[in-house]
Amino acid sequence: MNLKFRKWTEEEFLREREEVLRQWHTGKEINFEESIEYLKNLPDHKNFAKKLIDAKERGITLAQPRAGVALIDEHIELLNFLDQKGGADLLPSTIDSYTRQNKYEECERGIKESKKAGRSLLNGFPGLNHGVKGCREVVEAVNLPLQLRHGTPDARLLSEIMTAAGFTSNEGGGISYNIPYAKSVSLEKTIKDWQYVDRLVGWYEEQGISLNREPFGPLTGTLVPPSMSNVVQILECLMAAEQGVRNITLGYGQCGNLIQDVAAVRAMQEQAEEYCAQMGYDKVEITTVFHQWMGGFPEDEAKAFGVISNGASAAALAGATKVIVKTPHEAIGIPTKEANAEGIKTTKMVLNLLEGQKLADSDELNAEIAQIKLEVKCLMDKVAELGDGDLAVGTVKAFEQGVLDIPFAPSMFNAGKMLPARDNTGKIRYLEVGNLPFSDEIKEFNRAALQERADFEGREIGFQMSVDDIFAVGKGKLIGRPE
Ligand SMILES: CC[C@H]1O[C@@H](n2cnc3c(N)ncnc32)[C@H](O)[C@@H]1O
Repeated sequence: MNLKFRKWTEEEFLREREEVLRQWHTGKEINFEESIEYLKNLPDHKNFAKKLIDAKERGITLAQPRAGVALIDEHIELLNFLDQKGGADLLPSTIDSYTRQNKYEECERGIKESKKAGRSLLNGFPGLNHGVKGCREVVEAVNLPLQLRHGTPDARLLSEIMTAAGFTSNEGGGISYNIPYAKSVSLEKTIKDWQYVDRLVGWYEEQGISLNREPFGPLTGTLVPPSMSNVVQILECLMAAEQGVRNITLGYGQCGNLIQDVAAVRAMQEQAEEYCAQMGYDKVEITTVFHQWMGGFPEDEAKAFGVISNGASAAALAGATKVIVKTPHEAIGIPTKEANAEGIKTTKMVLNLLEGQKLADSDELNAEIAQIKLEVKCLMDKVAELGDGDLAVGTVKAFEQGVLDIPFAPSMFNAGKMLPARDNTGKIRYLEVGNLPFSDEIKEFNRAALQERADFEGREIGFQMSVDDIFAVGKGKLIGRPE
């Protein structure tokens, strides 16, 4: 394995860059002196990193939608609608699925057909094909900071182009954009490709430009135990910090029990800061992002607004810096701009009503924070051991051995032996630990919690609990009680 955790030298980075910029013709548009000048002159109110730090200092939660359509003018119209009619604080450009698989020919065709059809025939914004020039039109035409959001294992050229155009934040990571998003892409290659993306941010930071990076928190968005998603966030945080990233937003996908969700966000922020301090990354600013419910949504729009409001309140009470907003069209597909704006308005209403309020400390909250941190430490220690201190090598080996294991992930490099289910309060617990290196104490804690549910429901602990939990929210419940 030629993967190493350490920071790439500028020479290594610039050598790989020559190959990356040749992957598609729009790579030729990149002019580093021009992009450095442009990014340096971007007004503060359009810099994602700065707006997040300001929100953290003010103790408020910002609202950000997902959004992306094929053509530039329509995309600009959509984003400005979400700003002006929805009240978004931060703007995305959700990238289409062809780009995420590096299928740029198909993007080209999708753009042409969208022009002919007069509507978007892609499920997102094909920023790489639009190039620096096209993406720059978006940056110039909107009045909020912009972030590219996608699911791309190899995002090297996409990140180069959209960062040069003025997108000051980029979502993704070597684990979080492989295991939940790809079936047979080598984890080692994706981690390396995301070291490149992080080193690009480090390179811009060295030119005095502050850019934000955001590992993808929810992963498969299906019953992911908080300690498993937190350990992935912390590993990607440390991999980014090693490459010179200074402004990092760690993510968490809402699981549904309020105490556990708040505990997960608090534990993630605190433990990531502890690991950064231990490893000497003292210039890294950490913020958090809470993703509203990522599982199945009710089709009924009134019920969908209930789910959206519940997610907004959990984000506020957790003290997350940012919340990613869902829409009442979630169960159907790509939302109209009106539905997208309604999701933001609902969210902002709840955030405003809860401004200044945080979930109070309690024995239950502190116990959950401690439990999550204990499980994360157990996993981190094993990753470090497997890599002989190299966390990148350790991560690859940990997935090979099922030491890290994401539930319901498509990747063939994920063991898929661990099985989660909700306990009787709806908190997600480990039903099967598979090859996770948990202590007997941790295993017993999780088993006992699930036994309480089994006793309450009059059934054995088992796989049916997981299945029932997966469909529960779509049916209007959190816990999948036996019917
Ligand atoms: C990570 C998955 C989430 O991204 C959402 N999503 C994917 N593409 C778009 C899109 N083009 N516009 C708005 N939302 C989108 C999808 O509805 C789901 O909630």
